[in-house]
Amino acid sequence: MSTQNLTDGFHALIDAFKKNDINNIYAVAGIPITDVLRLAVEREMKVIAFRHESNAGHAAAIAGYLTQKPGICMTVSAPGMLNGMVALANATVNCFPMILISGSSDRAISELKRGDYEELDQVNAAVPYAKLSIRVNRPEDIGLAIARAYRVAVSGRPGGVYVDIPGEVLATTVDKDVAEKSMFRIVDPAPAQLPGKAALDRAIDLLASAERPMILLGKGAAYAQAENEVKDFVESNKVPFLPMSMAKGILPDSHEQSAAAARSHTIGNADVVLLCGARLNWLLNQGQGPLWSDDTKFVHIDIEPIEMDSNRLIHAPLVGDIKSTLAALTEGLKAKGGMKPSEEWLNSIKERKERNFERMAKRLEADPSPMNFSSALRAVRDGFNANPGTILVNEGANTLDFARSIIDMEEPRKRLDTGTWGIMGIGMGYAIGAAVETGEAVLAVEGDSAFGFSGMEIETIVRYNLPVVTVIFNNSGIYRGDAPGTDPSPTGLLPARYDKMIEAFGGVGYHAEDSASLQKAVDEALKARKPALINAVIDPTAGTESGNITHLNPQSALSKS
Ligand SMILES: Nc1ncnc2c1ncn2[C@@H]1O[C@H](COP(=O)(O)OP(=O)(O)O)[C@@H](O)[C@H]1O
Ligand SMILES: Cc1ncc(Cc2csc(CCOP(=O)(O)OP(=O)(O)O)c2C)c(N)n1
Ligand SMILES: [Mg+2]
Repeated sequence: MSTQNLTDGFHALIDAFKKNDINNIYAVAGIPITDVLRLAVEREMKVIAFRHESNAGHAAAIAGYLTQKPGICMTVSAPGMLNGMVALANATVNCFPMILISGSSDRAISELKRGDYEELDQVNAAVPYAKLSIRVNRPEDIGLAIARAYRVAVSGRPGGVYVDIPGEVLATTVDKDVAEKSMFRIVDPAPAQLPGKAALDRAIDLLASAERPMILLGKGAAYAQAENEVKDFVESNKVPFLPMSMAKGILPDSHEQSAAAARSHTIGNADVVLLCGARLNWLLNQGQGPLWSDDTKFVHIDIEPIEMDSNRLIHAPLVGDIKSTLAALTEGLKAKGGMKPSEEWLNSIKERKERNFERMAKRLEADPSPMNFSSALRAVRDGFNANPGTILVNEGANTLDFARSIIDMEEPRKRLDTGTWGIMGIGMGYAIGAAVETGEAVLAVEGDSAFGFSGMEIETIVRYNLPVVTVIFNNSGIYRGDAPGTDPSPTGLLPARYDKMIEAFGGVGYHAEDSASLQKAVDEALKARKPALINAVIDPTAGTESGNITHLNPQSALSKS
């Protein structure tokens, strides 16, 4: 047969991406996907080649969160695929749409367990962590597989999908017309989903009756790009709002109706809470006392039906997409004259906010040497605020907890952090994914231990000349540093000069031992829009074990006796 009218799996995969406007691939090259990546570059796709598959996967996951299109991570077989699985699982847990595509070994050999190169049952390995795990066995099925993976990743509760492509499928030829017929552009993969009228009326009645209401915004509302609907709901009903970490900025933290600075009071005393793209999981004490009151009634908007009653009775469940459902709630409430939070309730929040603002201001006045978390973060905050539009990536323990309350966000989807799992290692992957997908400058505020999980990607950042500035909060340890002259403890780290690391790759390194030089370095580096790394020296004694979640450490009863 002449090859004129033939194509193959390599080309069919690129065609399938292009058919559905997928233009970026985050990957680590190797057998059997290297030539797919080369072909993708030839066909003018953007391929970002990483040093470790976990980081490529995190970049793909955050690309999905930021764009509502599934991010694509490609890896080699077996160990490469397993490295990518951390990110696939984290994407599914965080409800970020991504597709992990891994090459795999020869089916004829591996199905008989005859010991092929990188032999592994990858499809089954992915099942527990993905919404869907499928294998392609013929090049003419690649179009269907990618279309199906796309829809599953973004429809309903977004998450991770695994697609397995054996090397021989990539190499197999197929008639061009047959392959072309197998390609299609999917229609409306994440359709609007409205709750029924009875559910809406029930929720509207409950919200309209509330004297001490609050809306709790989760990263689902940020992912849904529902900032306009949130603004209309919050402002037309004068209701206080509380943003979870990655929901910060859906409405500006400076908004007068933000209750963030009075979190415990607002949660503990609200009579009706509207959960909007947020789960009552460990981050919210599973909705239990003493933080929450047993008397609180819940309205819950979520696209996932079985999320309702996960931890508390939901008095008015609203199963639907946030944008459509919030708009319908606002319209219905306007028709009833809107919500009527009591002046007493609003004043009680205002008073606590003012008191806590004063406390925070006092904490931020101090300027010790060496820097502590608060003084360093005040400097970073001021450098960050001088560069509007910058995306903030944040991980660590103390570095995460202090930054969440000190660095305010004014725009949605600009704070990307450890999320639902509290996972370390998302830093450089998220920073790269955010810079590639948005073109914005990125400031990654990293604990020195957290940075270590993905730090080799500094070379990737320099290689692609990305506008990523990494600030390492160097307290020489996980949570804190070791006492001078002692042997290394399980949580100790060297007081290393990480700034020399980026210089080794050709990037710009800064070493900051005081807050003034730290603020100057952050501002200068962000304005330069070049890869930079700032080594910020933090007092090794300043940290708290596990930051705000010390209580999650198991305590032996013996140790108490
Ligand atoms: N478009 C959407 N409409 C409705 N719910 C959504 C949408 N996208 C995601 N979700 C839901 O948002 C929730 C996000 O919860 P979570 O990740 O716990 O947020 P947070 O950690 O900020 O509280 C998930 O339960 C998910 O099903
Ligand atoms: C994949 C994974 N492995 C380990 C851990 C456990 C952990 C939680 S926080 C943290 C690092 C804290 O040290 P860091 O220096 O980053 O921050 P700071 O408090 O400012 O000193 C670890 C190792 C998690 N969450 N995920
Ligand atoms: Mg540290």
